[in-house]
Amino acid sequence: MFIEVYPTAQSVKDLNGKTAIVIDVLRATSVITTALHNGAERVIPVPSVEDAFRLARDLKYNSLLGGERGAVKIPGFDLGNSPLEYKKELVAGKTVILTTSNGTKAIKASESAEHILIGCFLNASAAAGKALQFALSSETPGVAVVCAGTLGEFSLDDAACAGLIVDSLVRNIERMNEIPELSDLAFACRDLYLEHRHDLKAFISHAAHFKRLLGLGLEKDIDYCLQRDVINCVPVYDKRTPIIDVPLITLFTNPPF
Ligand SMILES: O=C(O)[C@H](CS(=O)(=O)O)OP(=O)(O)O
Repeated sequence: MFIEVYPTAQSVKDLNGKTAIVIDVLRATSVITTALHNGAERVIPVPSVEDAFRLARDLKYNSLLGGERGAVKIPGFDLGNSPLEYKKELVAGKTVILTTSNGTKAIKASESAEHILIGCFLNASAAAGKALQFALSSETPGVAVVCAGTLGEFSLDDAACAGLIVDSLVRNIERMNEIPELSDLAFACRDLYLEHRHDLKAFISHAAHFKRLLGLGLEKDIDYCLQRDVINCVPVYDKRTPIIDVPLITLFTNPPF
């Protein structure tokens, strides 16, 4: 089983037939995972603010607009890009239309994969387990871990999370007496994570994205997003929804453990 890591949304190649896990720890995939865990019906990632407003107008669902530009809530939107805002009482039963600077672009960039899962520290092991199930039943049994990065640049937070997910994949594959094959970057991310797993926040504090969020007074968001394996559910991006003509993310309801 071949496991590879892409460092940014912009670096993603043809993922044809593979299973992808898209990561944007700070903060889009942490938001998506939290919103669905807290009962949102679906999350629809869209590229632009205009698309978000148009969709909210056209949809028959009870929807909320969420997202950011420059890490700040968009004027006229209901919610920003803080996972802490996506509380049960606000999101349960709702459709969240989400547009962010990096995460929603990384999801779009991964559309050539057969299966697209949403991962972050919060659900890392569940995402790895589910990805392996999908990959094993696919004709092309590879897993591509797609880091969103930050504004086209490599980001330490995503790389560390990719490392945790790669480590979880490797352990699962070895348990099946199979030999995992890692790309150079998958190997490096795993090594990076294992080296820094006991001081994750100190390590990630070197990331430009961490510093920007800290400067905006968002340390609580960072602390929340760095929690490991506290959510046992896996959002799945569905390109072929029969309900509306836009791809959407729902919860995979059969977690692997
Ligand atoms: O809100 C965030 O954390 C970022 C915005 S930015 O990169 O700091 O401008 O968006 P995301 O798409 O969640 O990485």
